[in-house]
Amino acid sequence: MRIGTRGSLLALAQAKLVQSKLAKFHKVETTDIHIEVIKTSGDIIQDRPLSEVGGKGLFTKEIEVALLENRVDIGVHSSKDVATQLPDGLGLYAFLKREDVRDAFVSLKHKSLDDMPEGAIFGTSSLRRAAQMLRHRPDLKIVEFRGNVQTRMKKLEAGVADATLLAYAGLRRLGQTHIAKQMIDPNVFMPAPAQGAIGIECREDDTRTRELITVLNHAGTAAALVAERHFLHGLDGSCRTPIGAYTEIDGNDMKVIGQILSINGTTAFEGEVTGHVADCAEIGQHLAQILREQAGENFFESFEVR
Ligand SMILES: NCc1[nH]cc(CCC(=O)O)c1CC(=O)O
Repeated sequence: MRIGTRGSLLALAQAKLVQSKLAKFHKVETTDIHIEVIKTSGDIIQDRPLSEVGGKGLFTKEIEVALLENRVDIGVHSSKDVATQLPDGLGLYAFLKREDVRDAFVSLKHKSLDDMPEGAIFGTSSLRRAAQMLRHRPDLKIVEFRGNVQTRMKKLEAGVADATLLAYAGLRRLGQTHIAKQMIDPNVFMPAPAQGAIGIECREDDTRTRELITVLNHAGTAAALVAERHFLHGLDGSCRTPIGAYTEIDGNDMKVIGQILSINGTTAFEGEVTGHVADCAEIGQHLAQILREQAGENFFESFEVR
């Protein structure tokens, strides 16, 4: 089997995790499962803010092309980077058990979000994190902060910003949780839809591979991811809308909460839908519809790139 992945440390850690789990379950050598590093547009375009580059699947497209051209058999992704609409012939057929979904506050100077002095500089390339932060702390100054975890840490050291938010899941997989100063409440700062879960994509007609990866699928995570991806799909036309979601699962019951914000954080709409995990897709769609009605179409039009 050939795994397609990006070459970042985080992506490689995720691919290796999948490689070792597959080897263990199917009792083969890890060396029988090959890791193919694929450069994506997101890796190549480094000099522009992500929100400006736009486009869906910036970190996944080239891996999907490799899947369709039969150069790899599975693509291992951070699910939150995967577009809601997949190319024909591909599907996400397994989700590993989700990590902690929360964002972590990372700073060399301050212990917590509320510890930052007035006018402090907050670095992020995420429209969601910027909007949430401004909603909570309108006094902060936001600066663009791209790059992988190591790059962002260097930027903090260089004083480009006083603090940033990073997905705890990513820190965990990189063995860097010690840099997290504070865990952020997911009910207030809702994580990105699909944050914290590794997703495995493969060809729809490749039944053998689909069977081989099924053993890695975690049912609760899959239900949460389906709900959150339907929620996102129901809202986002442009990738420029700050959107957060947070799912709690208790047995067969699930609760999904969602949030959309204006870029500057002054306006926010929130909603919640509960139901049976078997209805995860409908729950996500319903939540999107609730927020669409609350916010009104003008709200969404304001994010369109002109
Ligand atoms: N595009 C960045 C990205 N994509 C997935 C993760 C973290 C891992 C995850 O959510 O599974 C990150 C880094 C971050 O947001 O801090």
